[in-house]
Amino acid sequence: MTASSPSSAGSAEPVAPAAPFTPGASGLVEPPTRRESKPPRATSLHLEAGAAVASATPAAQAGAPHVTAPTAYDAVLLSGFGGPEGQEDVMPFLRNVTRGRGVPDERLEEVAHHYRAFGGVSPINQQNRDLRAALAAALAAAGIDLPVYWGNRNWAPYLDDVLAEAARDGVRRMIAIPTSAYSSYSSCRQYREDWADALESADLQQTVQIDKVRQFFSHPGFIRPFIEGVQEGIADAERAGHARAEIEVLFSTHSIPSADADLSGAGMFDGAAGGGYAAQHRAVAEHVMEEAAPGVSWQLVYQSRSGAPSTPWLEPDINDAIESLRSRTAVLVVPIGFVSDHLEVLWDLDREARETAEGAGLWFARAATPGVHLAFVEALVDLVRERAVGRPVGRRANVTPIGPWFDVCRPGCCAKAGSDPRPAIAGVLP
Ligand SMILES: CC1=C(CCC(=O)O)c2cc3nc(cc4[nH]c(cc5[nH]c(cc1n2)c(C)c5CCC(=O)O)c(CCC(=O)O)c4C)C(CCC(=O)O)=C3C
Ligand SMILES: [Fe+2]
Repeated sequence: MTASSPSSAGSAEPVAPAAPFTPGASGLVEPPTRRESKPPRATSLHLEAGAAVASATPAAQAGAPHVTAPTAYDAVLLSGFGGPEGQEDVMPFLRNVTRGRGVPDERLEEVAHHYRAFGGVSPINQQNRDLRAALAAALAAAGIDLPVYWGNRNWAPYLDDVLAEAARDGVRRMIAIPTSAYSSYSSCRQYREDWADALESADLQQTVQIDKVRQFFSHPGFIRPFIEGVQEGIADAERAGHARAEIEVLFSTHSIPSADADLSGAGMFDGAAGGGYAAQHRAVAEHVMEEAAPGVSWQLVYQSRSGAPSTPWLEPDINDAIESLRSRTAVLVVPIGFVSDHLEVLWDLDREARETAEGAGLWFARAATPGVHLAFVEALVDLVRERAVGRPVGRRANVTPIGPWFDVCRPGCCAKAGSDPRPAIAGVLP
């Protein structure tokens, strides 16, 4: 198994070999100037024994993630979480999300109530329709002639239906973009499994190849909107009379089971609390603070915990963190774990965390997620282009010491603790 054959991974393996890429076709040529990648710090990563590295650049020797060969894609597959679009959708949606994972009924009821309070409509589908339109326009503007299909993991339009439609349109090689930036079972591998499932249920395993873009937490265009959000939030707090020393910035992301977190990042962060998932978030938060508000106090916190109370999940919970703040008068919440202002942002942050802050007598603001910010949309274009042209690691956009992430997930990366691995696209099997 080599780094340049992503299609050799997983039992959902597509058989069609990638045709040699013709530079200039579909407008997929490198733009004239490229932002240089910050070289990964050699100490922050090590590769598993035997892991394949495609390139012999110094960055690769230092343990940088490997890259795949140029591939002539014929479509982009934008994939979201999915959400209900009416009261009658709420319970069927929640059952889809938790299928086979024993989430207690009381938890489903609790979450159903959040959706019902918004008329049973999650904003997430409209946000992804908007993102799809923005991405299609940005690809066209960049001279990249690829259609964008949109399919969800947990609600219509479902992935298998969308793949069937793409196949009818003649699509054979897709590059998938998850609406999820970091490494963990829920934010990476579960998408890869669901793409493999969808290929199987649409009976397209032998016809359509799906690769995925690297997890994009370290891409400057994903991080830019958060930098702007912190700059604006701090300025607002100061205008409201809070000194910098009185402001706490809370970077919030989805909590996950600690056992899953330990398996995120393919063993490259062994021993670090929260594994690769937490390390990637910390690296993003550090970069945001360096750029936007050096010296201001900050923490990484977690939201939206579910599961049995006896199972350890990543902590601290955002509400506990707010309640234990001392000598602060203002909190700025930055949802770095999410790409759009979906329900977990509107409910868990704008309602619950705000209420907790106000109860503690603190000024509160919440920064925006990337949404359809131009820098983010252009980052997605860049992620597609780097795969089409086969850009080497050292020239991939990245602003964290971790470096650009893998095109193909490392052996065992982002496994679900306590479960046998399911077939998944874009990974090397252990
Ligand atoms: C890491 C992560 C992300 C970020 C990456 C990504 O974006 O993918 C994320 C996003 C989202 N999670 C969402 C909704 C839900 N997540 C749930 C359940 C869970 N999430 C988990 C993790 C994550 N979740 C986990 C470990 C569980 C429990 C086990 C399980 O069941 O897998 C449940 C079930 C009820 C409950 O247990 O809370 C719901 C309804 C929505 C849609 C919001 C909307 O509708 O606007 C979005 C974007
Ligand atoms: Fe979730």
